Amino acid sequence: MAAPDLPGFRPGTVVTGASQGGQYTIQSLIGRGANGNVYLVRTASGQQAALKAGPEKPELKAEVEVLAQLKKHELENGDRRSFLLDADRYKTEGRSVPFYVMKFVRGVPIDAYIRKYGYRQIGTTGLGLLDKLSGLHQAGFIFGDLKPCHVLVEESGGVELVDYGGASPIGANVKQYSGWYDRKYWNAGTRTADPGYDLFAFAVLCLHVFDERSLRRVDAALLPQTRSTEDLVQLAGRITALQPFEPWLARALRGGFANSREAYAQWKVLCRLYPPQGKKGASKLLVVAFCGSLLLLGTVLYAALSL
Ligand SMILES: Nc1ncnc2c1ncn2[C@@H]1O[C@H](COP(=O)(O)OP(=O)(O)OP(=O)(O)O)[C@@H](O)[C@H]1O
Repeated sequence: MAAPDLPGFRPGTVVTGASQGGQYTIQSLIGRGANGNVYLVRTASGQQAALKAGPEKPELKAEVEVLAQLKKHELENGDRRSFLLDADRYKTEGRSVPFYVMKFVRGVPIDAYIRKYGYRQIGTTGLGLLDKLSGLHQAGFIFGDLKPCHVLVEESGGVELVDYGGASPIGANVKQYSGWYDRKYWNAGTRTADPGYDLFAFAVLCLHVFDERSLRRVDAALLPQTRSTEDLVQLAGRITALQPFEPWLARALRGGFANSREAYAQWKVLCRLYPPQGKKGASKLLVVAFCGSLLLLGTVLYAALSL
């Protein structure tokens, strides 16, 4: 949904922060979210970053607060690669437009990444995602609206969460959720923000990415009051490609993890049983096959010419 009454920044516009003086040159529009537009920008030091600017709304302010808390937590833990780079206001044409700047994630949604590189990538990308969720939980928030388009995976396999608009403080009500990913939709628990809410959504994300058709079928066969955790657990047991992670998924769906660190550690153990097929390995195989075909073609041509 496009943000209303938002001045569209044109490429070349220099957005200058009124209090901290950060300067960001707009390169292009990446996308429009409910709380603002996201632009690809170049910082004064020449780095690419993503800038989100929106109308004066408490939702955008809340997003910045979550990211600021996360950054504080990361700095306390010695991690200097924060997602949030700046937050300020831009004064233009008599208006003051709030914006924040974050790491630009050159990635694709997790479902597209897994389709491209193969189902075995779920091990490492899942671990990266659990690590991000765990960091957020330790900072006192849950992500809430977890779904594939909010999980971007870079070519290197690095995982980032984007759109913190649904993040809620632990103990509060979950403020933004989406159908299948919502624990309450399946009568599997409340909409009170606790780490288990995100872990449940992570498990559903796996089912969705690996077998959307069966998930749809399970959903269609049930009435709202008869939907249950066990329907999802049974589905997890039927998806062959997810078999190594089935005990983890069943536990997450049943709300059985004490916290996300424990969930991360368990996933890591199962990953060892399910090593990803190297992306490089696959391309090496293609090169060998290509060279082999060239050699064969050369031999056939040589044989034909010598006759
Ligand atoms: N840091 C980032 N790096 C790269 N792309 C990003 C980044 N943040 C957001 N995006 C992309 O910008 C677009 C808009 O994102 P945004 O988070 O504002 O909203 P949304 O998730 O699309 O929608 P809504 O806010 O309505 O749920 C999406 O396509 C998203 O993938």
